Amino acid sequence: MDNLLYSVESIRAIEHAAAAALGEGVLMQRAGQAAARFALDLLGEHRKLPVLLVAGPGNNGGDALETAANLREAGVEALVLYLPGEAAPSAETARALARAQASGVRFIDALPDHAQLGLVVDGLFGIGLARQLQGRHAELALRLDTFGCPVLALDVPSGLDADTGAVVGVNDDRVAVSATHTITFIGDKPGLHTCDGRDHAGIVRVDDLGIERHHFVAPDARLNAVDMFASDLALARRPQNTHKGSFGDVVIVGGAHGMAGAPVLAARAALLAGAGRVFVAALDPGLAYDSVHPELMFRDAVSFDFSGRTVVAGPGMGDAPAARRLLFKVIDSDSPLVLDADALNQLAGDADLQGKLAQRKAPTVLTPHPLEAARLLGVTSAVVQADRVEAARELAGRFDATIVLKGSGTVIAENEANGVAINTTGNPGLATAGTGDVLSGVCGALLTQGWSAGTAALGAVWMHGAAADALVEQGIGPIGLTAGELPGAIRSILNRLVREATVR
Ligand SMILES: NC(=O)C1=CN([C@@H]2O[C@H](COP(=O)(O)OP(=O)(O)OC[C@H]3O[C@@H](n4cnc5c(N)ncnc54)[C@H](O)[C@@H]3O)[C@@H](O)[C@H]2O)[C@@H](O)CC1
Ligand SMILES: [K+]
Repeated sequence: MDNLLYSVESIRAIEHAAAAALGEGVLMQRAGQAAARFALDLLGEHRKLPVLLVAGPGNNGGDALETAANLREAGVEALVLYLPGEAAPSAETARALARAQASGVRFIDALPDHAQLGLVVDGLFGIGLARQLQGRHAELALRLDTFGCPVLALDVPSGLDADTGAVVGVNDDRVAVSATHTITFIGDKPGLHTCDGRDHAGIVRVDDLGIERHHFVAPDARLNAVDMFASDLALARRPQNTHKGSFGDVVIVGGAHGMAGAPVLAARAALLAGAGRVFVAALDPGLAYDSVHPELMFRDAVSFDFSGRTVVAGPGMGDAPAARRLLFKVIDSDSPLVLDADALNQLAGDADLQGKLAQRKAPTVLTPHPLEAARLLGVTSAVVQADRVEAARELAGRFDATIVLKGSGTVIAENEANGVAINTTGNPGLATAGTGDVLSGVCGALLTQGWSAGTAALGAVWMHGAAADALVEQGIGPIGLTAGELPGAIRSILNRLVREATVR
């Protein structure tokens, strides 16, 4: 599988094992070769334009020096801005420096003004980043993307935490390189795909530096991919001899007075994602009919019988005592359950509800955005965003549930062996009202069709993002994409994936 993610600690362990077998310096040489190959691809027809490489004090700088020498030997003009540290460089970086000097690379003292460049290569810092970028490093990091050409980051965009995807630092002037492309070495890293990672890393290419598999340790997380829910897709093929009762019921619990839109969006999404029957159990008895989808059935929430049905609680639910009583009832039931929005806020402030939730045996998925996750953990959303993977893991453990921590690079965490996945689909078009309601509805629909909590979360998140990507392809967004446009696109994607799925 090529979707494995490794923490810095794991990468160091693999490097250590491989370096012992291969000898010092071999991995850096291979990194320099792989980066130069990628650089030449990115240059394309512009090989006559100079490439600017910024090399920092550590081995990430050594990679840049190796890359520069390789580019020079391939006939490309290489300008190197080398910023050694106070300590002597490692032996392999010293060798890379000597090689670059011998190869005819041009060393410069400052960024060129108004230069026309073919490519900029960021080799300031990699996984050894220890603190916030400051002074000259910060200045450089901010200027690397101002030359009107692609920016290739080596291993990790400098300033970004490879584990968390947060730009390192505590104050508002935290800085990291914004790359168009990143070539990352040995294995892929969680921080390139979540939080600030997607904005700073651009397109990620992984090069394993030819390290043999037996040197690898177990991955720390995975990128969400169709493979991860393919077994349920294959089972979702519909036999001829079926009826609406074969595909389960979803009931959306919410819709307090003045908040009709949220449950309706969730219900439409559940319907189009294949639930056999969809109910809206509304707190506001005035909610009676959806003219776009008259298939939806509206019921009074208080008298509704939830047994044998999958429940999605929270959209437009409000915080009235009646909502709390309903929440207690559904958490205490045997129904597969998705908790979203107001249900999560109620849960955050209520130890009894939390206790009941942790005791549930039926499949349970919580879909918080960072602020909801923060309330559940009793921290600020800045703390959640500083380590999204850890926050999702912590919630999964605390509530013994599957967690979907929304945001750029949605994190899906399970409290079992399957661990953590980071989603790769989706775009800023999803940052608009109602998209969370749609996600919870899709998740409910997959649960009621027999998917496990983990695969329902992985599948719903992947398809939800892929639907937004497909809509953007068609010119519908990211600006102005509406949540109501997602369910139709999700339906197309689900049907395509089911058609393509092979029974294993
Ligand atoms: N780990 C591996 O397996 C391999 C690593 N390679 C490269 O080596 C990199 C790791 O090398 P290093 O461990 O030397 O780490 P880095 O090159 O990322 O940087 C560490 C150096 O920067 C200094 N430093 C850290 N943060 C700073 C800051 N904010 N301001 C100023 N100075 C700061 C440290 O004191 C240290 O001197 C990887 O990212 C990769 O690019 C490759 O050569 C191939 C193999
Ligand atoms: K870098």
